[in-house]
Amino acid sequence: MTMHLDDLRVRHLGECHYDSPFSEMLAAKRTSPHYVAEGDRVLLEDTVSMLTEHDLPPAELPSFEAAGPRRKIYFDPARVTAGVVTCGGLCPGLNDVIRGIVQELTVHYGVKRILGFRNGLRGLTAENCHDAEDLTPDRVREIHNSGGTILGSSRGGQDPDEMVDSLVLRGVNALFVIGGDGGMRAATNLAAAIRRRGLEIAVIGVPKTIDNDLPYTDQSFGFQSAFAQAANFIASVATEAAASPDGIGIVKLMGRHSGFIACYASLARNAADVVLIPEVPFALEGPDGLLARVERHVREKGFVVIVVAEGAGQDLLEERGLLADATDPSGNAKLGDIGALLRETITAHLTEADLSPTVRYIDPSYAVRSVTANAYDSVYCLRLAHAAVHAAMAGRTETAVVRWRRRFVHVPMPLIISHRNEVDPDGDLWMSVLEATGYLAPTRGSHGRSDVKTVPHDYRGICQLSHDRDGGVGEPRDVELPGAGPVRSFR
Ligand SMILES: Nc1ncnc2c1ncn2[C@@H]1O[C@H](COP(=O)(O)OP(=O)(O)OP(=O)(O)O)[C@@H](O)[C@H]1O
Ligand SMILES: O=P(O)(O)OC[C@H]1O[C@](O)(CO)[C@@H](O)[C@@H]1O
Ligand SMILES: [Mg+2]
Repeated sequence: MTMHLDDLRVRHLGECHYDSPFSEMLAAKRTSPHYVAEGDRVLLEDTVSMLTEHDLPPAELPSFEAAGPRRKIYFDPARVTAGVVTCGGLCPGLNDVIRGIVQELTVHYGVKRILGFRNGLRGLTAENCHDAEDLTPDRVREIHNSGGTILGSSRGGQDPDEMVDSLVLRGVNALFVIGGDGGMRAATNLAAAIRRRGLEIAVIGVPKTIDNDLPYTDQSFGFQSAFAQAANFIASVATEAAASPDGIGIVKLMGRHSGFIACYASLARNAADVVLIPEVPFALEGPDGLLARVERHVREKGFVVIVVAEGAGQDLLEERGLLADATDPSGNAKLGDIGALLRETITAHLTEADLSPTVRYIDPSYAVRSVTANAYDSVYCLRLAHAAVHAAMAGRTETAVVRWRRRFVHVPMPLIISHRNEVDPDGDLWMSVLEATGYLAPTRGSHGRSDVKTVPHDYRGICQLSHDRDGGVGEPRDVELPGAGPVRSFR
């Protein structure tokens, strides 16, 4: 779908008449590779061909409003009561965002009252809105040193008008919603209800999810911390599998219907032989099926490491009547256990082939998302928090603050929930995964390039360090790459 400049404009509550505490500092600021001046915009696309296709003058190209402090603001800080809420699954960095919002509002804008609504948007119902806690710099000083969210989170739907009534009752005129696609959907509905009622309440979204399944952002915060943690589990399983006769290492990773955690965690540790993601269907049976590939691997190398995203292979589960038609309280489909299906079918297949599989299976599940933010995400969360506060104080609403092509920008909330961000089977990330594993994810000819020569893991070689049984690095040996000259590889 071609985006136009008007599709990317965010809503303003009105003119900004109050002097910003930043106006003096901003006076001399100009756009540079490291700063986008007020009024300038950040291009949606970043290649010559994509920009040329629009055949438009630069000022009319689709672009985002830059985030950041303004010279003039919409709200009188002395009359702002802010609200903060965290929704959906836990994610590293939630407390960092809360802390950043409270500090920025208090220290730089002098806002005196910030309410933390408890347990997700449930905290905004008439029944619960009085349970909100006062958020102060003292209260949040250390919270970034622990995972989760001090406010609690939840799933399940709430009535937008009831939540708006709560905001009015509590006097909130700037609400920060930290959530995933569900939370952004709720924030969009909230902003629409506020607009219908002609109220001056800014609703700013800080997109959050370990799944990285939100579009129009480089990455959702918490994703890097989550996949870094997931990579540790891949390393453990790889060590176990390599040390076991006919070792089968399987790690099932979160990510719902997107395979980003599986891809990045696999690339980070570079120990996976096969990566299975929801976006690339695969077959179990047949000469090109997963079972045949696993058997070949075990026979050639002695073990195999498989990383499977929890949303992969749901079609296989459905075919076997193993997929319950169930949803969680927010309406998210309940996933079938692809890890269990792999464990069972691989064990049966290898036993049938007169091998003696030793299965090492880890499903780290919540251990991947309950960690504290790593240094990267801590910084990212703090800067998103600053951008969120600047946006609200400047009277933006129905707006998400994101990093886009390394710049912080404002995205209209309806865009953030317009579709799911998925791994593109024809994109460079999946290509990197195929290159790193040396195998194509066994496909049914839908995605992936089954005609491309698959380079068996052991021979993908050039300076490839592969751990042999005792976990050491074996002697270098020359190996013949099919269709290429001898290259040095390590066994
Ligand atoms: N379709 C929807 N319409 C309106 N509100 C929704 C919708 N889906 C979810 N919400 C609201 O957003 C909250 C969080 O949604 P959900 O449980 O799907 O998690 P999320 O925000 O997507 O985060 P994550 O994906 O990281 O778990 C829900 O508790 C509910 O209040
Ligand atoms: O928190 P719940 O309801 O167990 O849901 C788990 C889901 O939440 C997420 O962690 C975030 O959406 C998904 O990766 C995972 O499938
Ligand atoms: Mg979600």
